[in-house]
Amino acid sequence: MNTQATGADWRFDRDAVGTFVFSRCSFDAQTGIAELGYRFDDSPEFVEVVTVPGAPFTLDAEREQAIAAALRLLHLIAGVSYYKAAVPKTIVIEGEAIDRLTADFLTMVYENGLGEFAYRNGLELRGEIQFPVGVTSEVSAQSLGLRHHALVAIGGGKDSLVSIESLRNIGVDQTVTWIGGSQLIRACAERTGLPTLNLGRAISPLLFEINREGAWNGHIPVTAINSAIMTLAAIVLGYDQVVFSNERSSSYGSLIEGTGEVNHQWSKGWAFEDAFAAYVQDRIAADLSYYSLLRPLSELAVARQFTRTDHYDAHFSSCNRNFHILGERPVNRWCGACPKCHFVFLALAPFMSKPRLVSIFGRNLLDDESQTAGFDALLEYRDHKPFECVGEGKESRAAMTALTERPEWQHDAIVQRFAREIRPQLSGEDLRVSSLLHRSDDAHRIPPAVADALFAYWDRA
Ligand SMILES: CC(=O)N[C@H]1[C@@H](OP(=O)(O)OP(=O)(O)OC[C@H]2O[C@@H](n3ccc(=O)[nH]c3=O)[C@H](O)[C@@H]2O)O[C@H](CO)[C@@H](O)[C@@H]1O[C@H](C)C(=O)N[C@@H](C)C(=O)N[C@@H](CCC(=O)O)C(=O)O
Ligand SMILES: Nc1ncnc2c1ncn2[C@@H]1O[C@H](COP(=O)(O)OP(=O)(O)OP(=O)(O)O)[C@@H](O)[C@H]1O
Repeated sequence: MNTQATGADWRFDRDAVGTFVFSRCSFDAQTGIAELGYRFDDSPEFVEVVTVPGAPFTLDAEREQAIAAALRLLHLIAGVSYYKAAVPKTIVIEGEAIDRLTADFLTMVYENGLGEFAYRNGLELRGEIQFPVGVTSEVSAQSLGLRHHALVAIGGGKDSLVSIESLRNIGVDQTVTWIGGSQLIRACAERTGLPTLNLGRAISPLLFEINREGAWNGHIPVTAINSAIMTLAAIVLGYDQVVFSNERSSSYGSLIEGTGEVNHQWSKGWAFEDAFAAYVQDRIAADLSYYSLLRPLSELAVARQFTRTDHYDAHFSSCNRNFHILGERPVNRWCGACPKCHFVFLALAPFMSKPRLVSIFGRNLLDDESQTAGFDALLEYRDHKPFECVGEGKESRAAMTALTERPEWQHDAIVQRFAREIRPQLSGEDLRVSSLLHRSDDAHRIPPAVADALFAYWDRA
């Protein structure tokens, strides 16, 4: 960036940027519009806009204070999209200063959430991201008397639909909520027949401009941003639960030789959930619970649960190519060639009839030799687990092993090749799907009353 120039003269040069500035944030209760402002040095302001429908909102003083805290958290987390464009050495927070606890939490989110971004760009960010601390400590949050009601995030794929159906079955009041303009997610949300809420999010168009001008680019912890948006909305609307559908498997990343673990899904993992939920209860609203309903389950257990109803077969998709802000989307919801398509096909196959699965995807991915490399990566065979939201290698190996024993699948090209070439090398491993379907009851934040009913429901189902 040419730091001498502003306004129309301004040009982005990522190597010349010295400072990333959190310039301002605001929420207007009359319109439901939140604005989040950022700058590099003296650049024009990058403004992200988040909208909570249903305005005007009438708020008492305690709720206003909680909204200010939730808004600031959102401002600080959503800054990751802009910060990454230049990863400058200095971070400045204009306006209200933050304390050590907040700074440490943000450093954790940025370092880990940008782990894949740093690895792919050959950058070293660990130890480099310093949020300025300006006050010794901040006030603890109070209980706001929030109403028992869950804002449940829906992403258009199988996971959130499993949560929504589980909550419906145990009688938890819920609003099915999504962020952004995806028509696919809208169709799934409407298909639930439950109350829905669509939160607006518009990234600053300037970000797309500087991307074209050579900004650093790559993956960001989008679930952290979505979590902060949902938290703001829950406080505005007066609800006591924000529910995500992040499974146990998402806490495990890709093991890269010479680098270690890099987790594409870091902000879906337990470390983020636990820290974010604790921060929200400590600093925003003591009676707001943020949790993932599926944390005790593996991807395979979620897939099995999904197959219990065919109500969403013609509507859902887990293929992330549907969710680009810019660019093309698959014609029939499943591109059939990406890691998510490969994994979801494989994970559902042990639990679903073959005709049903093939009709969902419109083709049989396991009988297509051109997809061999994609499945190899899932199996962690001659490659690492893809940077995508897919299950652990052991889950893919167990699912594939199960298919080698099923007459309807065992003759398909990819399954045959697994049986011939890969399975003999796995003789020491427990390859039973049943070993991966257990529920882990220790690391989760599901409120006790919900957990009791939920586990009883899952045990019955
Ligand atoms: C849909 C998708 O997978 N997008 C990823 C892709 O972005 P791409 O450039 O191809 O297109 P757009 O999504 O349209 O984004 C345009 C640019 O906007 C920037 N950006 C976007 C969203 C945002 O929140 N912040 C941003 O800065 C970015 O510069 C884009 O270039 O590749 C990008 C680079 O690797 C990814 O960052 C895009 O991922 C989206 C943020 C996204 O929403 N992805 C989810 C489908 C996703 O990956 N979910 C993960 C959850 C992981 C987590 O820890 O949260 C998952 O399912 O595993
Ligand atoms: N646009 C969105 N708005 C709100 N929440 C979202 C959005 N996209 C994803 N999520 C949530 O983020 C979490 C992770 O998304 P993910 O894509 O793994 O889930 P999914 O779409 O429900 O299922 P699948 O893994 O099959 O794609 C889920 O809780 C999902 O509901």
